[in-house]
Amino acid sequence: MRPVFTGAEVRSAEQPLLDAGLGPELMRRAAHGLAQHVIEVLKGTVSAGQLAESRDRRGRRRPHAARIYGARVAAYVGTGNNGGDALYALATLRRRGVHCVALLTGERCHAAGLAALRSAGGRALSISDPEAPAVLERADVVIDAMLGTGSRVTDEPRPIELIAPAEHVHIVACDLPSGVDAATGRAEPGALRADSTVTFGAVKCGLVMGEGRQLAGEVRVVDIGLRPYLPEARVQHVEVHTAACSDSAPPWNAHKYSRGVVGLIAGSEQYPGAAVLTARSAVNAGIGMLVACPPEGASTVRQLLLGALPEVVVSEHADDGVRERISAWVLGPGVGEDQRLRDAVVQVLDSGAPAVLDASGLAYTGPGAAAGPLLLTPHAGELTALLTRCGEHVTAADVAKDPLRWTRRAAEAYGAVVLLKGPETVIASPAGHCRVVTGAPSTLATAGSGDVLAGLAGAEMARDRELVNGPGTATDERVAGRLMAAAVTATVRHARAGLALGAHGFAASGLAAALGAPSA
Ligand SMILES: NC(=O)C1=CN([C@@H]2O[C@H](COP(=O)(O)OP(=O)(O)OC[C@H]3O[C@@H](n4cnc5c(N)ncnc54)[C@H](O)[C@@H]3O)[C@@H](O)[C@H]2O)[C@@H](O)CC1
Ligand SMILES: Nc1ncnc2c1ncn2[C@@H]1O[C@H](COP(=O)(O)OP(=O)(O)O)[C@@H](O)[C@H]1O
Repeated sequence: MRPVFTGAEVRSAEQPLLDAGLGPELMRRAAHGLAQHVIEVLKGTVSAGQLAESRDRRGRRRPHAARIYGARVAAYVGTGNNGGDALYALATLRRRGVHCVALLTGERCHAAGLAALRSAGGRALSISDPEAPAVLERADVVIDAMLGTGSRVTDEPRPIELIAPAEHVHIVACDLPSGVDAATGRAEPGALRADSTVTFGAVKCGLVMGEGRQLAGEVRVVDIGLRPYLPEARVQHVEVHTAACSDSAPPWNAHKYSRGVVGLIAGSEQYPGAAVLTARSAVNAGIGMLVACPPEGASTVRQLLLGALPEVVVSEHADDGVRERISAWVLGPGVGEDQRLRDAVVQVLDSGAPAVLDASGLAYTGPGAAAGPLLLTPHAGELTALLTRCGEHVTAADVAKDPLRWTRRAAEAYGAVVLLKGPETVIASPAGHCRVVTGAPSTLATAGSGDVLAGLAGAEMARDRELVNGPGTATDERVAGRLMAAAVTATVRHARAGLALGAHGFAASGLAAALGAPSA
């Protein structure tokens, strides 16, 4: 997990250093890191401009230094400190023999930075100078330093009107791509897509969320000495490809009840398939037993389940002894509006047993403290319904603009950990601690894939003995931490199973089946 911060948190961390007169020193460190990164890009670039020719005319390989000396770097330089960072970086690059041109996007710019660039032999032009397009055309690397962490993206668009460099040019964003909101990842129209972003002090939320993540490319953090001044991170970033996911075998003395028993209330006459998807996923996730609890006489769901998964135990009566074995519940996928299912879901929720509440079942809970450890797993549409019930009138589009804010709000209102599904998965506790999981494939966006996630999450919760045996709700930080860990693991396993199935796409039943494969 990697801590991420809002732009405001990073600016507050900088404040004591600025007050102590260390502003120029911070800028020097940032500029040094930026220049170093550009040098690495120039050394490694094979496709850009003159760098494509990495051998001399006699066919001898050019030493790396030759690729830096004579290379061309341009920068869009805005009026603030972000532009100042780039001006100092250009000055450093100029001293290494790089042709450097600053393209000034405003009426003014960081005066000392400009003086440093000029005294190193670099040039500055207005972005509207007739020569600017040719400068961009010839550049090997372009630095985007028009706007930094100060940008707040609102519903009133303020387009970024920059001349785009040629296709082959490597774009390096300075701190974050111009026009990206550092807190939410929303971007102004016209924001440039960077190949890499050199960010200063800490990773900003806007680099791992929404359009910001798409525009940032590879993110490199430069340490400028802010760590002692940063608050405790409230948001942790988890990348699916690199996440640590323990895959240990059950202990030697395991038995089916000690490995976790998942109780399931899912599927209805309207949506019977949801029960099978959720059950298959939980069973394949590696639990001791799955106990499905359809209402008495719900023959379609019962037959479909047993036909697909003979290992499932069906319990039709609340007083069946086997229900006492249930460690965690998955409630809601495909329950639709069946009154008996609704009653059954509400009964489990009121009992305070650990539970995942998903899909149609989300309609059966209201704001207020949950009775036990509860994980809610809405998509954006379902989250808006949850929020409406606690007096927040937002649309799915509003949620997409600031998913951290709205997921936190729901977690606080329902006293539960909330997992918001979508291109990034945002998981929040009632106290406002968050995990953002990125790197899931968009092939997961297929009907029933959420049911598979719910089954996985229930399995992870059922396996966690502390969660199952310990008292408390998500308003207790310890319980919230365990729920969030189960939610993260389920999300990562879900995404990895999707990745293993390839880019073409798959059915949710294939995804649930893949969880049982040796590699999953
Ligand atoms: N095989 C099955 O039997 C399946 C049954 N399912 C059941 O079908 C019910 C209906 O599911 P739906 O999700 O289609 O509809 P919903 O009625 O749950 O969706 C509510 C609203 O949210 C919007 N919405 C859906 N996904 C969104 C997203 N990712 N971002 C923003 N808005 C979004 C929809 O357009 C709709 O306006 C679920 O409650 C579930 O119980 C689904 O889980 C899919 C598989
Ligand atoms: N664009 C996307 N990129 C990555 N994952 C996605 C994307 N869209 C949806 N997902 C994931 O796919 C799953 C869809 O779940 P859900 O919306 O509940 O669908 P359903 O109700 O049909 O099962 C979630 O795990 C969600 O995070």
